[in-house]
Amino acid sequence: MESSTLKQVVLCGAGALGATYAERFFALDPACIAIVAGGERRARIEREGLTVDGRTVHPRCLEPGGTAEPADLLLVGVKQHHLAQAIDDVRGYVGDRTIIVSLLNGISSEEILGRAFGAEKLLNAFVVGIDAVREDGVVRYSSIGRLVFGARSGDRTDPRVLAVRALLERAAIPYEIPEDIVHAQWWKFMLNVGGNQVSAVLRAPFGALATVPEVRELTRLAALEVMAVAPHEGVHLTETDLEAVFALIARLGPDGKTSMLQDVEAGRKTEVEIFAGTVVELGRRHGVPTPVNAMLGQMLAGLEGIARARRDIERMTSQKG
Ligand SMILES: NC(=O)C1=CN([C@@H]2O[C@H](COP(=O)(O)OP(=O)(O)OC[C@H]3O[C@@H](n4cnc5c(N)ncnc54)[C@H](OP(=O)(O)O)[C@@H]3O)[C@@H](O)[C@H]2O)C=CC1
Ligand SMILES: CC(C)(CO)C(=O)C(=O)O
Repeated sequence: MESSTLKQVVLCGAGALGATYAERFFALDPACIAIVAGGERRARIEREGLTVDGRTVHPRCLEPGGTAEPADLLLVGVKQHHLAQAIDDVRGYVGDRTIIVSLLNGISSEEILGRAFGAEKLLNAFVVGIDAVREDGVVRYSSIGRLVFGARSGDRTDPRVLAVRALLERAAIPYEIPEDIVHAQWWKFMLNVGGNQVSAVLRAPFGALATVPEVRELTRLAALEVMAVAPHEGVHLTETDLEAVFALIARLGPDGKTSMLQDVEAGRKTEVEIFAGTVVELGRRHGVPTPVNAMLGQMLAGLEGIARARRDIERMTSQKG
């Protein structure tokens, strides 16, 4: 079957990752990208546009829950705890031929989106090697990394894979189509379970994750629990995969921070449920001990609780004053 030309990209979640890609699609053709956003979020995007590495673009916005010509490609770039809402918001932009690509970390978003829209619409994907930081709505990165994607079946000649590849080429978005996308996603999961969680708890930038022996060891111990549960889910991660995790971290800017560390520093909710939460749940299901992730999970939940308590106190103080 011939691959088709994808013309209309709809993005839900124009944050650090989403805005980075939206800017590239806009540079390809302003008409090819639209952002699903409502209320204050839409007003902000329409007023200020999206600024990525000093370039500001003003993509068209689409109303959440609206309907229009279905997207050729739907990109989902929200955090995990906003996924359910995003699914409701984009439903009217998904048609029979829409291809869906999730940029979310973790190993569950494709299944959730597949349940909502049909598994046949999904390509599995993740982003790696990007060190994007979003502050006051402005995104900066020193490395754009690459979008790793593929068909779950492993067929690299799947027409959907070829169509997305052609679009990414045109938009100058670096990509990789691995032999086994599921194995690759688990490798990324191991990177996030170790790197993101330990960085967030210890406030460690990439340089510290790569070089401080105690930080590396804690990262390794958390990642080894992913390696231990993986075979029970049909995935085989090796020591070589773990070495590749540290090799990737060492290539990122030493002062750069994982998305989870940025969330903790900003007092935002983290994605701990899809990292420690998933590892602990899989460990329980398969009888594999996961004490490191149980502890990291508690610590991250504690950090979220502290941030919530601080916001409550600030709110009460400002009401009194
Ligand atoms: N940042 C990074 O370097 C990397 C991130 N990832 C993963 O990518 C995913 C996205 O992360 P990241 O880009 O950092 O997250 P951000 O928090 O920067 O961006 C998420 C965006 O989604 C928007 N959003 C939330 N709900 C909706 C909705 N219903 N409709 C429209 N927009 C919505 C938010 O808007 P608002 O700001 O208004 O709330 C925000 O702009 C996560 O799973 C993360 O783990 C993966 C690799 C690297
Ligand atoms: C570790 C990193 C930066 C890899 O690109 C990532 O996935 C994240 O910060 O969430």
